[in-house]
Parts: sequence; C-alpha cells; structure tokens
Amino acid sequence: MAVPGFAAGAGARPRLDLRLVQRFLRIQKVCFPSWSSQNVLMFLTLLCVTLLEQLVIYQVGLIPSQYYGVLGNKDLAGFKALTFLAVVLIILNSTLKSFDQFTCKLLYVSWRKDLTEHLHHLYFRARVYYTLNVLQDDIDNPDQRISQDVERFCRQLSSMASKLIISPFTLTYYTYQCFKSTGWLGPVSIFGYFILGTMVNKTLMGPIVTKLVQQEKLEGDFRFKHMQIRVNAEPAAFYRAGHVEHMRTDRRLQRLLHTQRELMSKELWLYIGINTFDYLGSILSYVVIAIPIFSGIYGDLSPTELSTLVSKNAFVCIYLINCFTQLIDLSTTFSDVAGYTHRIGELQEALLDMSQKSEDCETPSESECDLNKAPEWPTADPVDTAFLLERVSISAPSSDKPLVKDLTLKICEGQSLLITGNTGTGKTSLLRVLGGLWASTKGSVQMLADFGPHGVLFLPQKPFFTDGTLREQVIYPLKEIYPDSGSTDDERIMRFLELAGLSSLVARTEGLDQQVDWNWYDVLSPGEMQRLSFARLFYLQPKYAVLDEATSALTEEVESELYRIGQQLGMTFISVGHRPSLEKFHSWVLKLCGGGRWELTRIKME
Ligand SMILES: Nc1ncnc2c1ncn2[C@@H]1O[C@H](COP(=O)(O)OP(=O)(O)OP(=O)(O)O)[C@@H](O)[C@H]1O
Repeated sequence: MAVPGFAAGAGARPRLDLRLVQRFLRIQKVCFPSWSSQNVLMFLTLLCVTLLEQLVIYQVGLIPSQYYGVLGNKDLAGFKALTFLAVVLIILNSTLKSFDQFTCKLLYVSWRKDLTEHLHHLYFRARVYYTLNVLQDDIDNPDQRISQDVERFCRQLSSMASKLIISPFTLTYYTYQCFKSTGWLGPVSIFGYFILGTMVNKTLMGPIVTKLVQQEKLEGDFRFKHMQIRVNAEPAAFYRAGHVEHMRTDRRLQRLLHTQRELMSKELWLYIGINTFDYLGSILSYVVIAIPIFSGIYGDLSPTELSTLVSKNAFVCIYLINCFTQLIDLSTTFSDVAGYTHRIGELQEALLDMSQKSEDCETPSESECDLNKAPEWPTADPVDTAFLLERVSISAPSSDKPLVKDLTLKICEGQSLLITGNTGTGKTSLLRVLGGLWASTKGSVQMLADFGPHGVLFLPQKPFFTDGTLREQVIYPLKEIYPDSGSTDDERIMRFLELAGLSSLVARTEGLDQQVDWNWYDVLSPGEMQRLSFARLFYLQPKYAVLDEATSALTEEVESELYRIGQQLGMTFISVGHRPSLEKFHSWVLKLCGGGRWELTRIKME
C-alpha cells in the first residue's frame, strides 16, 4: 500500500482558483457526456419543473396583496374565489416542489453512476490500480475518493442543482419587476449588496476548501486503519495487538477529529457571514420599498391602494433579495463541492496520466488476458518462447541500487527455470518485470506468449481470492462460467480440486455454486490457499506457469505431487523457490547473488 501523503494536485494547495474551475468542468464532461444524454434530459426536466414552480410561487406570492384588496373592499365573493385559487396553487406548488426534489435525487444517482464508472474504467485499465496503490504515493486513499468523495460530491451538487438552475431566470425576472416597482435604485442596491456578500464569502470559503480536502484524507486514513485490522484480525489477535492497535486507531481518529474541529471553526466565520447577509437582506428590502414612498412617488394613493402596492413591491424586492441570499446560503455546500472537486479532480488527472503512460508502454501480448476464452480453445499460433530478456537491469522503484544487472535470458517451452537467491535479492522483482508490473531500468524484455489460459499465468506469492463461489475461485481470472460448460466443466473442476487435495472443500462450500459469505482468507489455511491456487492453475492449464514460492506452505511430498501434475498437463515452470527438491522439475537455475550479480546454470538430469 502506498504511504498516504498530503498531496493535493502533487503539492499544490487546493484553493478556489482556475484549477478548481478546470477540474469542475472536466468532471461535468463526465456527468453530461453529450447533449442527448440521459443526464441532460433530466437536467432539462428539472429546469422545466423549477420554472413552473417559480411561476406558481409568483402567483402564490401575489395572493396576500390580493387579500388586502378583497378584504379592504369587503368583497365576499372575491374572497371565496381567491381562497379557492390559493388552495389550488399551494397544492400545485407542493407537487412541483416534490418533483423537483425527486428529480434532484435521480440526478444524484445518475451522476454518481457515471462518475464512478468513469473512474473505475480508468482505475482498472492497464493495471493503473497497481501503479497507484503500490508504486506511487502522491494520491492518498484512491478507494475513498472513488467510493465516498464521489458520493458526497454528487449529493451536494444535486442539492444545489435546482437553486442554481433557476437562479438566472428568477434573478432576471425579479430584477425587472423590482426595477418596475422601485426604479434603478432597488436593483442596483440589491446587486451591490450581493457582490459585497460574495466577495466576503469567497474570502471565508478559501480556507474551508483546503481544510475539507485535508479532512477527507484523514477520513480515508482512519477507514484504512479499520480495514487493515479487519483484514489482519488473526495475526493481530496472535500478537495480542488489541491495545497497540486501539491506541493507533484512536490516534488517527484524534487527528481526524482535530481537523474536523478546525474545519468547523473556519465554517463558523462563514456561517456568521451568511447569516448576517441573510438578516441584513430582509431589512434592505424595506429600505428599497421605503425610498419611493418617502420620496413622494405614491403621494396620491389611498391607504388601501398603498398597502396593496407596498405588499406587491415588498414581495418582488424580498424575492429578489431572497434569490441572492439563497445563492449566498449555498456557500457552505459550494465549499464542500469545491473540496470534493479537488480530490476527485486530482485522482482523475493521475488516473488519466497513468493509463496513458501504461498504454504507451504496453505491448499487445501484455494486455489483460482474454477472460472469455475457454481453456479448451487452442491458441491460433503456438509460441515456443515465452520471454526474451536482453541485457536487462532491474532496480526497485525509487532506488538506484541494482537488483539484477545485464541479464540475458530466453525462456522456452520445456525449459523450466528455477529462480533462487537470498531474501531481498530481487526474485519477485524479476517476476514483476516479466509480468509487466515494473519496467526494467535497462535492456529489453519481450513477452511473446499471451496472458491467461494456454499462455502465461502467474501465481503470486500471496494467493489471491475474489468474492464469490468455489467455482469462481477456481476459474479466476476468467469472468464467468463458460456458456456451454455444463457437467463437463463441473467434472474438470472437481477432478482438479481432487488432484490439488481439496475434495473436502466442496463439501464445506456445499457445492461449486453455493454463494458463501465468508472471507476466503479467514477460512482457508495458507496450505489450502496454495492448493486452491494450484487447482486454478490445473484448470486454466497455461503453457507457462510462473510460480512465486507457490508451495512454501506445503510439504515436499505435496509440492512434488503438484509439480508432477503440472508437468503432466504440459506446463513449463518459471518458479521462485528455495528447496533443492524443486530442481528436478526444472532445466535451469538462475541464482540471484545480490548487488545485481546472477548465475545461470543448467541442471544435470540424473
Ligand atoms: N514496491 C516497492 N517499492 C520499493 N522497494 C521495493 C518494492 N517492492 C520490493 N522492494 C524492494 O526490492 C527488493 C527486492 O524485493 P523482492 O520482493 O524482489 O525480493 P525477493 O528476492 O523476492 O525476496 P523474498 O525471498 O523475501 O521474497 C527488496 O529490498 C524490497 O524491499
């Protein structure tokens, strides 16, 4: 796991700046991929609903002034008609408002889907997930950014959507109405007031965005700690590590809470700003209304006419100010959106950059294996050489110390290779280079066979199991059961499980296709995990099996038996191992001696 480090945009502090706008627009391109996309249609629906809502609100807003009229004139019939109209409008308004909220929620789900799928597409492409999690440490907690930050971003953005979408229309309309009622003085003073409010709020929001990004990083670190304990519960329990892990987890919690408190104190100033502007705004509306009254413009109106007019004017002014204060009220949500925009934007930039680089470096044979190809299918063009290495040098990432220097090697069919050497001499690193996970520092590495069934298959040092049934573990990394599998496939799987010494596992899982809710790592012993990996290997029957200490938890007899079955299935091995008993299954031994030195010797067959 990469060491998490605070690195917003590779060192740049997240702010309310041009970079934020660029990142936001790039995310919007994902949320609104084309003019005819579902999200654009939903957005237009939202626009229609909110526009209708505004029309109804306007009518509702005029009702009090009409009540002044009918009550002032003691008009009973008018009063009844007006009351009926008011009830109809209010029902219409509540229905439209509910539709507005419903559409916003649908938009949230749809944005989340599109944005998460987009990030998944980049994350799982060309082994970017490996580069990001293992080789680079400038993007903290990518998992949290994809799962939580995207969710919060979409939720906050959708909560602002209807207010933002309608504001240009309401602002234009009520500015015009306000201008009609109060002359230029009303709109100008209200706009001036809003500009002042925005400037003050922007200053107050800057530190919040920075803190929010930091808080989300610490949130991810805290979650990661819990995940670490969940995954390693057994070793931790053997170490009686409850106390120390409790302390470390609490420490992360304290750091998170400290930052949250700092964030809240910064938000306090923003809340003060917002509330002050809200309440001052309500007084401003009366100031704006008072000006024409005291300047004598309405001098010739009767008190009833004047109160009707005041009520109508008050409504348009108050509504215009309300439109602005609603925008100012969005400041906290906006600063949250800005923080998440930075975190998602950073991840998106890193993913795009890495997938571009990985694709540039990747040769066709290095691409992910064709996961729908059944093992029975023969390869069109059999290859008798799997790897060709010429004067290859290898170093660990961010290290100049060579692990292997000037290695020239050809791995051919039937010429199994055993890689030995002391701890840390670079055995697994050599496999990483063969597997395309690391680049060699010098020389050329060619992989001439495909990944997957009938090509090359790697069994890593740590056995890997996915969630799912026993069948899914055996056929992994093939995506699904072959369409025409049926009983023949079942028989093959059962036979290979038996050959790997795991017949009892079928009874435990109650069949191949029974969904199990356990974690495979918790219920299988290390030896069973290695046996299950071999069952997978037998099932997939690659021509070249790359095994990294794949039998370290098994006895010599079991090891020999598994290798013998592999040989009978026609596999050529490239193994990392320490036991001399392995030599009889290999033709060559490559010994890594440390400091880049190596020795390649042919094994004499007895
Ligand atoms: N992701 C990484 N970043 C930096 N250094 C690494 C990384 N992975 C491995 N190394 C270092 O590279 C060196 C070689 O590691 P490698 O895993 O190849 O050793 P090995 O020979 O397979 O050891 P072992 O026998 O213990 O499995 C080690 O010193 C290790 O610490």
